Amino acid sequence: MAIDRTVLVSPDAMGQIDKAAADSGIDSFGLMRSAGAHVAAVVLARFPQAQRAVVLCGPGNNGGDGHVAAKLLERSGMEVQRFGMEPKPGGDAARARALFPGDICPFADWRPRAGDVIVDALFGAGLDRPVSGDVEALIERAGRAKTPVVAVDLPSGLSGRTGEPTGACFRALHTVTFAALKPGHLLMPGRELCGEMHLCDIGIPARLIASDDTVWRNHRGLYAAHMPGSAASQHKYTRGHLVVFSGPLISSGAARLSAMAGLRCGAGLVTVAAQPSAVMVQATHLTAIMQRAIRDVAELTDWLGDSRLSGFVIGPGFGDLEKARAYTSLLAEAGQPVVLDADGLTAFAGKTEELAELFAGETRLVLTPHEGEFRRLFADLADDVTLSKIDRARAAARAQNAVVVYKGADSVIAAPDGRAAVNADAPASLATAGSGDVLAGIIGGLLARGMPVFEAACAGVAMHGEAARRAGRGLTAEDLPAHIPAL
Ligand SMILES: NC(=O)C1=CN([C@@H]2O[C@H](COP(=O)(O)OP(=O)(O)OC[C@H]3O[C@@H](n4cnc5c(N)ncnc54)[C@H](OP(=O)(O)O)[C@@H]3O)[C@@H](O)[C@H]2O)[C@@H](O)CC1
Ligand SMILES: Nc1ncnc2c1ncn2[C@@H]1O[C@H](COP(=O)(O)OP(=O)(O)O)[C@@H](O)[C@H]1O
Ligand SMILES: [K+]
Repeated sequence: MAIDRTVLVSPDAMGQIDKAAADSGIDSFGLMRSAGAHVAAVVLARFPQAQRAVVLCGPGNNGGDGHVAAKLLERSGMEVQRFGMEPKPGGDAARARALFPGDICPFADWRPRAGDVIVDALFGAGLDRPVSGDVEALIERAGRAKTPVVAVDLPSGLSGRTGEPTGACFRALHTVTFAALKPGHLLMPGRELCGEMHLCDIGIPARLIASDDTVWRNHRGLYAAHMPGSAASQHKYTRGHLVVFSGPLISSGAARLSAMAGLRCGAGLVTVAAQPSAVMVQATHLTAIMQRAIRDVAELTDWLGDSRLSGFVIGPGFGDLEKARAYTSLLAEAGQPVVLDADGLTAFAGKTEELAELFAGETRLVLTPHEGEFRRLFADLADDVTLSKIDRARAAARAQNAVVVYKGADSVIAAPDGRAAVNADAPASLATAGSGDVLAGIIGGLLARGMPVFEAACAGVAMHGEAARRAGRGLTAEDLPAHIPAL
């Protein structure tokens, strides 16, 4: 069976999986041999011109993989030199070392040469503190000499759990990992420090690669079965009615971006609910999108009596924070899904408990904070350096009874029940003003069509990235809605 490229397994859970594999009779030394062979194969395939393999061996099983790779590289005719330390006695690493006797030199002895390639087998899953001074000096030397690095499992110094370096850290061109990706391979800055990823099957059965704590890479399997279809019998009202709230004249464009995106996602109707000052400017811009002037809470209350309104986006360019809070409480009472973005999020800074109370019960709120907005709402979580971005998103989702889309190059989508996905393939061209408004509209459109909340958020983030890929380089947020893929 093919290896599952969509699960992310924490280093701790991977340790338990290793143990379960051993308990089921699988030879752990065989796994190490296979791991080392994959590493050697990547070195040979990707650096055919290399003159010397500089294999850095640590004290644990990561080092053991290095000894296996070193032996195979030497057998292939390459010059090999090992630096580092002797393995801890008695384990698989010591056995691998014994099969390839010879010197292991101190780190300080490495003199970079043209044609060197480093195999970094110092620390992998077992890294639990900053690397020592001699390793830090070696990392610096390798960086200065621009020596290419192939990392075993993880670049040494990188936490596989958080994607954050614990101190100095290698920057690899290739990272060879085994059985399953770890969160640190996708979370930033880990994703960049890993370079090209090679996920290799070393013979751990697929049924063992799961844990209570499974996190996913965002992928179709998470949401495809819940995508709204298009049956011939549908009419526009059965395809949902999305409402996007517009701010004042000066910032009315943000709502249009969300509304266009919602319409492209197939919402049957989209209405911009505009403050009176923005009505004229919206009217000159909107065609397929409808408009309704909403002056205040009384007018909104009146309109919300229409049970066909099936989803709401509030926040992009909205401006008035007090009004945003008042409107959001009415939307909460209406019982339909709500996307809270931008000013809608800022409106609840210091008032997250109030927000959680509004949306108690069945989950129907999506929060889409970028880094700054997340910190504004959840300063304690943002400041806790022991937490990964996944941990933070999950904790916020639980506290707010909301699906949280914690945006960035490594957007994390988390649900109150603990489900979480990391989206790691959105193009960096999305870092442009207004692209977040488009995302809010996409998710709003999918919710208005009746998609469940976590699935809509995962699909929305994926479609946003796909739209950016299709729009190509130099995109502006205005380009994105036209490139949203058909459902
Ligand atoms: N997944 C799989 O199925 C398979 C996995 N395999 C491989 O096993 C690797 C995990 O091996 P591992 O558990 O022995 O940990 P590893 O990373 O070698 O660390 C070893 C020890 O180093 C120490 N130490 C930690 N941080 C330190 C620091 N900053 N500075 C100095 N020392 C530090 C610490 O020991 P301590 O000093 O605390 O006693 C720690 O216990 C995994 O990444 C993969 O390559 C394969 O063999 C095939 C099957
Ligand atoms: N480097 C990047 N790579 C991929 N996606 C990114 C990157 N930077 C930002 N994004 C995405 O672009 C969007 C930006 O949203 P946001 O910060 O709210 O922008 P704005 O407020 O201008 O609309 C988010 O969906 C975010 O995940
Ligand atoms: K390593």
